[in-house]
Amino acid sequence: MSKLNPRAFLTRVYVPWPCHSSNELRIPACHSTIRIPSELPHAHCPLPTTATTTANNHLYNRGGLSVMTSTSHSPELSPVASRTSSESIRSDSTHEHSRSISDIEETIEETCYICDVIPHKGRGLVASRSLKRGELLFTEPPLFSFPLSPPPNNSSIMIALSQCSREQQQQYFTLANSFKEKKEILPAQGIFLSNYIPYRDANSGSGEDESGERGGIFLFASYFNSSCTPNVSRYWDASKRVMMFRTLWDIEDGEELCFNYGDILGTRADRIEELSTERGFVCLCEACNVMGESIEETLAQSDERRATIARLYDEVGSCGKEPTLGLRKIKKALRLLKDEHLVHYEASFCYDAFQFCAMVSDFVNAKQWIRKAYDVSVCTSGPESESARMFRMYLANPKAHPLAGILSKGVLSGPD
Ligand SMILES: C[S@@+](CC[C@H](N)C(=O)[O-])C[C@H]1O[C@@H](n2cnc3c(N)ncnc32)[C@H](O)[C@@H]1O
Repeated sequence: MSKLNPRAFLTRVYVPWPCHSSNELRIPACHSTIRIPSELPHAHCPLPTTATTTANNHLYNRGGLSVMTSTSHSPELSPVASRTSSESIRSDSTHEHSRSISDIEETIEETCYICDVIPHKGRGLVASRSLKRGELLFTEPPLFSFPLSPPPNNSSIMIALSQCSREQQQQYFTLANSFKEKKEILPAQGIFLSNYIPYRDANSGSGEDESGERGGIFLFASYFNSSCTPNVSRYWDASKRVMMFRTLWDIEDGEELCFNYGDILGTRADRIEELSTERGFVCLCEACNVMGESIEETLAQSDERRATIARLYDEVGSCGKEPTLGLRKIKKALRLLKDEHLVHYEASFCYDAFQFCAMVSDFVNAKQWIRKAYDVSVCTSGPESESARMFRMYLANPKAHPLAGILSKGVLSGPD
């Protein structure tokens, strides 16, 4: 039997990562964040390290093209003329094999389109047909990306833009800028701050950028608005160097598609504060801008549920020696997630439940939990994501988990 201390080793996997892709594990018991040891790449890494199949590259833009071809107000940036000077200037930007919006359109099937008028939010992406849970909407490489701490300044962004095609430059300058009123934030930077999508790129962590945390500009995905009850997940495929966007549940034709820009487990006030400070707008998603009767009561109940899920998430991490208690907390958290219509964290909690069952050698229930974790992670991150591959491995052999059999034998329970 292994001598591992369960309190210290209960591992957590965020699926999908609420704000970022990550190859990090938190160990709540000691409130620390560690890099995954290289010896355990399969056991604990939620990011893919090998090629991921992205068979369906669905994307369709029904209404947005006029936007793209409108007169550009971009500063004059000649991609060819400026190349020599920009090459001599050190830039932290990373250019990928990015495509323009029209390039993407050519490779897609119809899943969504840019709608010019979304109430309270400007333009946005909308489903162009009914979509199944876990369906791949599209994949997109970044136009360019920068480390986020510190965020890039205007001139770094202009240098990165100078290496893009004129069409891409024009498209960049038609993206939203929520910082227009702030005179100290120049247009290129305001647009970056309004549209970047954060991700963690294990391959780029070097020098100043050790965390590998970057913000990328994805021209088409810049039309996703934010929701604190997101129906889309995003997943950085590090091997293909593309962001993948998937539906989190069945979606009807015409429904808006949103992911979350910020933390979804904060209270409404916290969420509004975060987006207003970091993204320059007041969130008016359906979770923050509740309509109808008993608004105050509805908002208070939602705040309470989200705060409880966050608290339970931490507490479960400290239940390594009390699997029965840990499982009770997990079931409560899963009920609250369902009430809040949140998919984030579901696979993480199911994986925790799997670990508790495996610890007491209850492999029947362990299998049920890991099957559920696998099912959710396929939906959020795809079948070839690192988390899905790890869960698949434990589904085939739950005894392979390092915590298996670490506690006295017992019988817990499976998912409700
Ligand atoms: C990445 S862009 C999304 C596309 C944008 N709506 C447009 O018209 O191009 C981000 C901007 O959309 C708006 N937005 C996104 N989510 C929002 C939300 N939940 N509530 C209000 N405005 C939102 C804000 O103006 C924000 O700066």
